Formats: sequence, C-alpha cells, structure tokens
Amino acid sequence: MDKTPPSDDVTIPDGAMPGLRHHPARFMAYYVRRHLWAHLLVLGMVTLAMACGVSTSYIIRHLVNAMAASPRPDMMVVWSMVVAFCGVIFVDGCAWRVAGWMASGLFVEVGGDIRRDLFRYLTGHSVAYFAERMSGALSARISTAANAVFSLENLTAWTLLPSGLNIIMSIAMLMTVSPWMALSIVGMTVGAAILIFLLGTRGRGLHRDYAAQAAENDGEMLDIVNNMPLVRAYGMTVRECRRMGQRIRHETGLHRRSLRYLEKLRMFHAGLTMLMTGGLLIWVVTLWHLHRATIGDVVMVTTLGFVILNCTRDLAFALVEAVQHVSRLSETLEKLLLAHETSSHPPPSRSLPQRAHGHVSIRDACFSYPGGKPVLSHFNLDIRAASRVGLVGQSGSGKSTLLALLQRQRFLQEGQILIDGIDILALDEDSMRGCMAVVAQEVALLRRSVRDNIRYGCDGASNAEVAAAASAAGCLDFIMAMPQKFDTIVGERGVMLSGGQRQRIAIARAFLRNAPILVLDEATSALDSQSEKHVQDALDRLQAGRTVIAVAHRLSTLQGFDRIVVMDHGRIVQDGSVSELENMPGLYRDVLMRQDSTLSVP
Ligand SMILES: Nc1ncnc2c1ncn2[C@@H]1O[C@H](COP(=O)(O)OP(=O)(O)OP(=O)(O)O)[C@@H](O)[C@H]1O
Repeated sequence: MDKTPPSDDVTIPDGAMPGLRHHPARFMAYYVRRHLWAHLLVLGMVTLAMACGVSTSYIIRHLVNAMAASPRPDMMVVWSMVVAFCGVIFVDGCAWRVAGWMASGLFVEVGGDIRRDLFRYLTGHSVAYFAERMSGALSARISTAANAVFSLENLTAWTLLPSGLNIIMSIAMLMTVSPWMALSIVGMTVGAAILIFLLGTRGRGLHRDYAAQAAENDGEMLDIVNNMPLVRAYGMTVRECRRMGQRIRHETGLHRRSLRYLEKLRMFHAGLTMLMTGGLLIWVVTLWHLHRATIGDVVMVTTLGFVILNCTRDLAFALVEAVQHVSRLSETLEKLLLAHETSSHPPPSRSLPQRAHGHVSIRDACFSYPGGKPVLSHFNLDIRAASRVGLVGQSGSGKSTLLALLQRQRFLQEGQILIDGIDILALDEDSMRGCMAVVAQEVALLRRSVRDNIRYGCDGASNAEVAAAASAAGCLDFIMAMPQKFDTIVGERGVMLSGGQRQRIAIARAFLRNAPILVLDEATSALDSQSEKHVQDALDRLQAGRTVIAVAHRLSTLQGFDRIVVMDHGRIVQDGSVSELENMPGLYRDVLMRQDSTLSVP
C-alpha cells in the first residue's frame, strides 16, 4: 500500500473513526486535545478580557461616586480610578489580541488536521463506496466538516464564551448593589435565553430545508459541469441554465425564509431587552430615591443590565447557530465515517514473493450487489500462470464484476479468489497491487504530467525507466511532439490526449509496473481502427510472459489467446481454445458469426 502517513499527521487513527460516526462532540474533542495548551491559552485570554470588560463598569461606578461625593470629591480616588480604568482597558485590549493571534493559527490548524484525517479515511473506502456516491459531494463534505468545526470554534471563542462569562460576572457585580435585583436578572436572563433558544431550534426545519437544497444544487451543478460535452451535444445548454436557475431561485427562497425567521427572533428579543432594561432603570432609580443606591450604582446597574440582556441575545443566537453547525458536522460524519468495507475481514498480512507466478484461482465464488440478484453463484475458474484467457459474454453476464472482485474492489459473499495459492483478502496491499496491472476502456489519468501519470504507483522509477516504458508502449512519438514532452500536463482526466494516446499511457504504466498478471477490460473497444492497431501492438508486447485476463466484446482482439471462457448469467457456459469454440455450436460461435457479418459489437 502507499506509505503510512507520518504519525504527526494522524489525530484520529482509522480504527477509531467509525466509532465517532454518531458523536460529533467526541470527534471535536480529539482535535481540541491535540492542541490542548493552545486552546487553554485562548480560553484564559478570553476570560481575562471579559473580566476586564466587566470591571470597567465597576470602576466607573466608583469614579462616578467619587466625583459626586459632597462637599468635595477626593481627587486621589478620582485619579486612581482613572488610572485603574486605563490599566484595565489596556489589559483588555492585549488579552483580546493575544487570543485573536493564537486562535488565527490554532483554528486553522484544527481545520487542516480534520481535512487530513478525513481525506485519509475517505481514501480507505472500497471502490464500491465511491462508485455508489458522487465524488464531488464526498470531497465537499470534507470541507463542510472542517468548516463546521472552524465555525464552532470561532463561535465558542468569540460569542458563546464571552457572552456566558459576561453574564456571570455582571450578575456577580450586581449582587454588590442588590441581591434581589441580581436574582431577578438571573431569572430574566435564563428565561429570555431559553425562550430564544427554543424558538430558534423550532426553526431548524427551515435551516435544514435550505441546507439540503443547497447541497443538492451543488451536486446537480457538478453533474452538469462534468457532463458538459453531453449537454452541448444535445443542445441542452439553455435548458440546463433555465433548470438550474429555477433550482437556485427555490434555494434562495428557502435561504431567505431561514434568515428571516432568525431576524424575527432578533426583533422579538429587542422588544424584550427594551422592556427589561427600562424596568431595571426604574427599579434602581427608585432605590436611589429611597437612598438605598448611589448614583454610581444607577450607572453601573443600567450599563450592566443592558450588557447582560444583549449577551442573552448573543448567547441564544450563537447556540442556535452552533446547533446548525453541529447538525452539518453530524450529517457529514455519518456519511464519511462508515466502516471501511474491508474491515470486516482479518487484516491482510501475507505477501507474495518479489516475482509472483500469477496463477489465479476462483473457487466457489458467490456474489450479488446489495439488494440485487446473484451475479455469480458458485463460480469456479482456474487460470494457469502465464496463460492468456479471454472472458466473453453478453452484456450483464458478470464479466466486469468478476474483474472488480479480482482487483479487490468488491468482496465475495462466499468462496475465495487465490493468487499463487494465497487468498487475495489475506494479501497485503503492496503484494496485491504489485502483482496486477490493469488497462481498462476508461483510462484513469490525473491532472499531472505525462511522466507522473506513467510513473503512478511506481514512485522509485527513474526517468530512463519511464522513457523505456513509454517507448515499449508506443507512446514516444506523441509524447515527444507535446510542448513540454514528458512534463506536459495532460489536463483533467487526460482531456488533452486522444483515446488511443490515453490507452497507450495506461499500457506504459503497466509496462513500468511489470506485474505478472495483466487485466484488460475492453482495452481497445472504444478506439478507431488506426488507434486500435497502435494500442494492440503495444498490448501484444505487454502480454508476453504474463497471465492475461481480458474482457472483450470484439472477439478478434482475443485471437491468439490460449483459452476463451464464455459467461452467461454469472455461469461459465463454454470453456476452450479459440479453435475449439469456433467449431462448436454455442454462444461463442453465434457471436463470432454475427461479428464476422457486421464487424460490429453485439
Ligand atoms: N454497481 C452495481 N450495483 C448493482 N448492480 C450492478 C452494479 N454493477 C453491475 N450490476 C449488475 O450486475 C450484473 C452484471 O454486471 P456486469 O457489469 O458485471 O456485466 P458485464 O458482463 O460486465 O456487462 P457489460 O459487458 O455490459 O459490461 C448486471 O445485471 C448489472 O446490472
């Protein structure tokens, strides 16, 4: 397998991931623990800043009382309060800035850790997992998870924590004026926060509808962009734009409703704040009138009361927002942290010798897709090392499924597939990938250079070896004609190359891998006869001395093979040499005759 990532890059090991699928809080806790001291420092700085902020009201109270003292104010007290005020706002500013500085590195770092872990875990899923899901949506989910945690950390540091601390410290300070007043404020604060939170969460349906529609539209857009050639070919550009326009209008409508709901809550809270602050002012002025409160008390209570009530609003809205981010994180983890399909088998531990023979044996194999009919049932096939076997059969007879099972992209429900006598499920990744090379109809190329694409999976290969493989695969002519030769970037999925050129790059890759087993999946079926000739020549060179398992609809490509296996509904219905099957009534001869007369694919 690829190299294990450096342990520094792993916060949550793959084995622990599925256990966190329904536990977003525990998932986040791993990343907080990884940077515990930095998180504690941010927490400490925010607490210090809040303490400073609240104590300014306390200092102002004393300043006002000292200034209003009769017959003459004590200027020592007045100036010491001024100095204290300046000191406190200086510390307050410094604490915020230290917290901001730390957080700007810390929260971004956490986002990076999450992306690395989720990407690594995602790449461990089986090919079937990817085949059944939209790849764009999966990669978008990794960003969604990292962004949700980033938002939650920011929300906690800059809103939840300050508002909570502000409320607690302000109430403690109000206790010094009137315990009853402080208790009343506690009641009002808790009541208002609970009310806003409950009303806020009642709007969750609206937020969810919007989030679901937005995700669906993103997927839809990606689908259209990926299929632009089809859209153009069928003259559907205008219609697709109109369709997308309608979907986006629907999404913006849902977004507006979700935001307006929050806005209505804010209006409701503003009214509540006005009433409660007015009530507090009347109360403290009455106390002052009864000589039970000083002017400083009036100033402090009014300021703190207003601060507290505003903080309840911030706290409640931040909680509602936090619920939204946690929902997004939960949804993402649920989708991404499914247990790897391979994990139900014992960990692969056996390896093949440096040069495996390439004897393939499929024994009593049973397989069906989830919820589908059996594709293979008690299927047996033995392929000698260095023999060339063609798999033939009507569409849907199970040929591609067999190749997927052979490459460990899918897993048998019963039976075994053995390579040189070892069950492929027991083979470690290096042996598994090292013993097999694949050339398929749809060649997978990355948006990297020609050289990197040929060298893919053989990192140690020198430039000379890459060039030799390219030469053996008949690629040199077109590579040398490219602007940057081997360094030319092939474009997304190799769009800058023709179908035949892409095939020959795949063949060069297989040459470099030099695996004893070669799997050909309709390798030449999509090519015109000129390209097919080039590719076929390269393939003939590649096949020499290897076990070849080739699926082909065009029977002419299997001329010269040692053996043909004809499949029908997941069973072998004919098995023999080309000449035997040509002279035997049955599916092979029927197809051959049809192709001879039409020269087309059945
Ligand atoms: N991902 C999938 N999920 C569910 N069923 C599938 C899936 N892939 C294939 N099948 C079903 O499995 C059966 C065998 O399909 P398979 O692709 O192996 O046939 P094939 O012989 O390779 O066909 P073709 O020559 O058209 O490629 C078919 O009935 C097909 O509908």
